[in-house]
Amino acid sequence: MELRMAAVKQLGSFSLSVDFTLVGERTGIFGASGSGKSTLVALLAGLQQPDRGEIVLDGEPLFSSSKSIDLPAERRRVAVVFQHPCLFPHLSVKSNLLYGLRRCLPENRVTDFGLLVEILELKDLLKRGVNLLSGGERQRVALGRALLANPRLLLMDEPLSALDDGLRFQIIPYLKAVSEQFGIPYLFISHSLTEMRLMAEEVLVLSRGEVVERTSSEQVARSRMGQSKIGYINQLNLQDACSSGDLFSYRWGDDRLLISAGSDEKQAVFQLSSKDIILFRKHPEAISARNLLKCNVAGIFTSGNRVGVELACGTNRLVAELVQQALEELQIAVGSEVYAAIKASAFRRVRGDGR
Ligand SMILES: Nc1ncnc2c1ncn2[C@@H]1O[C@H](COP(=O)(O)OP(=O)(O)OP(=O)(O)O)[C@@H](O)[C@H]1O
Repeated sequence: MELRMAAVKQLGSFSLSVDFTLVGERTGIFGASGSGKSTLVALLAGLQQPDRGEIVLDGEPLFSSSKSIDLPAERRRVAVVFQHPCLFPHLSVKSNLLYGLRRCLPENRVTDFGLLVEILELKDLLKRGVNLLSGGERQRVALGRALLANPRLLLMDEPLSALDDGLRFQIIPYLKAVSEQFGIPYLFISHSLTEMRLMAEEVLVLSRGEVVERTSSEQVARSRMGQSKIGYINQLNLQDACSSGDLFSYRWGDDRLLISAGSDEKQAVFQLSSKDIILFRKHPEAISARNLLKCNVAGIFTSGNRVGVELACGTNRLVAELVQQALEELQIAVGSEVYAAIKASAFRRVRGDGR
């Protein structure tokens, strides 16, 4: 996919002015509320017109003020999944899905309905009215309908914001799986850094209507660590759960971690804040934290008045957060050996079954 967008749009006192080319299959548009994300989506999808500029997708101009081109939304083959899925309330799941297929010219109907239904796990819901679905199920139907129209580009505008945390992490694997399976590139638009890190590697950062940074989602997370109340969030995929007294023990690479919020599911994804990792230069004698990992310092970065210490624990990586004074006192440098202590209660389970 190659998307070129150079466009200007004035809305009252707000002005959007962007100029970028994207070639990646999964790109994030990250920005605070009011930065212009939805306006950008509307211009790309043909729901609003730029005042001037060019939008070219895979060599085809969707909009060009100089050539007086403005392809109508239905001919752009740019699908949008919004925060609140706009489904037909009186129709069943199947009819809502088939609506997507009907919007597609017969020669473009390449998305396999059965496979899509299988990947989105909608088979048992096909006959149900959409009003009887949960928020996550509705969003899966909206996604399926968008994909059945066989778009060249899928725009996901805060598709997870209306969902609670549990559902949000359940939906993310579906979003990625369908894009991969059907080879449909997407732009993932969100103000949530956690979502962004899970959905896109390359990110355009939008601020006051302009792209102010083009970087990786990982870099955005690191650079914002110092200003964030919750710190840098480490995401851990853990396996082979087994109970260990009141706790659960999981395999994490060559190590095992003891976690209080575990369950019987064999695999799970947990989050751990950089603020919840305490570093020692020497093996501590007796500590209450249930996890003590021997690590090497693989990197050090600063963010505001905080220092991020990237720890290599075998093949795994963790980011711990310190104040500068602690870094100096402990004489931590790249290559140092350190011990990381983590309480069993510091892990937050976000998803079971390892999907
Ligand atoms: N029709 C309009 N007239 C005037 N101002 C508008 C209009 N539409 C949007 N705006 C303003 O443009 C700015 C960008 O809006 P936009 O919805 O694109 O932001 P956003 O980044 O998507 O925000 P959010 O994450 O809150 O949805 C906002 O300040 C908004 O108030």
